[in-house]
Amino acid sequence: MSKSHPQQWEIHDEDHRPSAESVAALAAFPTTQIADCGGPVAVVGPGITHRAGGRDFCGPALTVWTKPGDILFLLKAPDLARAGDVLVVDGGGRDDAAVLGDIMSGALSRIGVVGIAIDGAVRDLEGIDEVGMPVFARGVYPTTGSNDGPGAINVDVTLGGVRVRPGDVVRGDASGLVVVPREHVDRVVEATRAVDERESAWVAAMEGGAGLAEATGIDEVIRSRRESAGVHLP
Ligand SMILES: O=C([O-])CC(=O)C(=O)O
Ligand SMILES: [Mg+2]
Repeated sequence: MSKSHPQQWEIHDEDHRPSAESVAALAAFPTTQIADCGGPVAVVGPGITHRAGGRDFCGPALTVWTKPGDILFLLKAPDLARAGDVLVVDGGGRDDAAVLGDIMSGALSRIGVVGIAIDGAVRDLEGIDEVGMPVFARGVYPTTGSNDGPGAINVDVTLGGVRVRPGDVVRGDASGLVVVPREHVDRVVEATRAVDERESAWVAAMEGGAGLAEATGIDEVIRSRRESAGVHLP
């Protein structure tokens, strides 16, 4: 969360989005497997949780920084949005002034935005449920703060302690949010496929009658960890 920003008042429209094929390939995996892949993936901090609409989305970030509690640049954001985008709002973590509600969610939904993640507060949850827009936020609060600026669009922002650049891919589901750097999406897809194959093999082994320890080979892991437990220097 950022309370101020070095690029305040700036609005950018360069297209940093990865290909739709890469985004769709990432969308096939849950956040948990992406987070486990061992590749360049950031996991959004636990304070930002699901608030309204569906939970499942994946898309390149349209980023907004706003002075905490201010909605001026949120009202401009739909002009920069494209179908498939995820709106990421750095509202400085302020939780006693909403920066988005059902009207903005409806405007973004009509453009084809697939999800919203806010380091700040949201309101109009019933209306957002009707719109069907997935929204994750740090808080819920019934009144807005100000409509004065400053703000910025498509600059680097912070979401739950994680840096998000325009075009970085945000995946959300019932377990939370992960962010994949725009230049590493294909690499992360490959690494996540390996996680999925490993987990599928465990489940297949258990369906064939093996117990969890046998399916995961955990006895061998315990044996080798026990052997090295007393060794503190190489
Ligand atoms: O938070 C705000 O002021 C915006 C709002 O209510 C809406 O979009 O419906
Ligand atoms: Mg409203």
